[in-house]
Amino acid sequence: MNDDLQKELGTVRSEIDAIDADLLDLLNRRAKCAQKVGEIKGRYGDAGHIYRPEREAQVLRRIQETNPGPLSNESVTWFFREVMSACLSLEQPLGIAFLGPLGTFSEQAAVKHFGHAARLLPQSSIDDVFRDVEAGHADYAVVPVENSTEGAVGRTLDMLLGTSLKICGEVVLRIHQHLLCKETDLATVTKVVSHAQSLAQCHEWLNRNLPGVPRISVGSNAQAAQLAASEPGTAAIAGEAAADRYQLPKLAANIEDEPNNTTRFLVLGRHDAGPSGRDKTSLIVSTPNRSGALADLLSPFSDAGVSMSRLESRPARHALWEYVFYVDVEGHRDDPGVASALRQLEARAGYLKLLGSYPAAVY
Ligand SMILES: O=C(O)C(=O)C[C@]1(C(=O)O)C=C[C@@H](O)C=C1
Repeated sequence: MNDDLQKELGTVRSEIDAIDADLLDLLNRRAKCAQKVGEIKGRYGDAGHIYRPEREAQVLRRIQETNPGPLSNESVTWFFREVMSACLSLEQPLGIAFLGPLGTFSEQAAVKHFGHAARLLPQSSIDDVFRDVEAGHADYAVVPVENSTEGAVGRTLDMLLGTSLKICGEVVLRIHQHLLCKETDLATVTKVVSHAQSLAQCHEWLNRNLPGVPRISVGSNAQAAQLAASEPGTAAIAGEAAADRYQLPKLAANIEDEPNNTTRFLVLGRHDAGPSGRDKTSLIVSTPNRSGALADLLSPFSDAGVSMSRLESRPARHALWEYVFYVDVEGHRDDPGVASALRQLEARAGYLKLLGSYPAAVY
């Protein structure tokens, strides 16, 4: 019986070993192609454009469309993201600035988009994330721009107004909150620490499962995880990145009250992206404050059949009760409909800033 088991396992494991050898060979062949691409870009003076968000989006979308299973699309996407990340790092290692410390959801978003071969450069504020890329210390920035329950991230919108950076990508991250703790029993948890937003997002779960246990807000989820790693009885609410970073077991997983809680992040660089076939264009406009002005201003988009996916207003800082509008439309600025709407908008708007065209997020 044991011999039969060993024999059957042995046969399949030999097959796995042979496949692994093929995979290794194929992966290295792919890596050599990426090196060749890097060399070609360098020869044509395109070395500043090593990272190609539109090409990466196309590769990942094709993988998802042709995936026969049984591996899930999530698994194969993750795998190919890491393969491209490793290949890209042979062409040019990328430094990615994001809102730190390590272990935050921003880190998770940066890794989801750029893979593990990218160099992570945590910053202490959203302003510093922008500055790090503007000054050339980092290649790209990842900043949160909106959350499905909390709304817009005002500081990111304000920084977009003054920056020379372009949006070249977006990352959409499902926010799963976990109770991280060295204790193995909820009954021994004496306090819960987290960022105020995360405590709020798990309010009902805490009422049900840890009634009466003090909740203490700290600067970030990552800081909370650090505390939980060092203080017996302290549990942190934080995400996967913090659990990994501080090697904390999950005493309870996915404890967020709103299961669809999602944050959208922008990827910013010194150039935007070429068309990928499924793109977005973001811009900021302002118009004189009179009734119907905004509808008139934006009508070129509907006239050209271009869908608007987001409209956000924000006070213009220079004048009381004046607003600027953050608009996302579907399509690339080079698409004929978008291009013609932008030309008309430019003629009508008091102020227009094109933030960039970029591939819609690949989930
Ligand atoms: O096709 C390219 O331009 C490449 O550099 C290759 C590759 C890849 O590994 O597929 C790597 C990095 C780019 O961001 C896009 C794709």
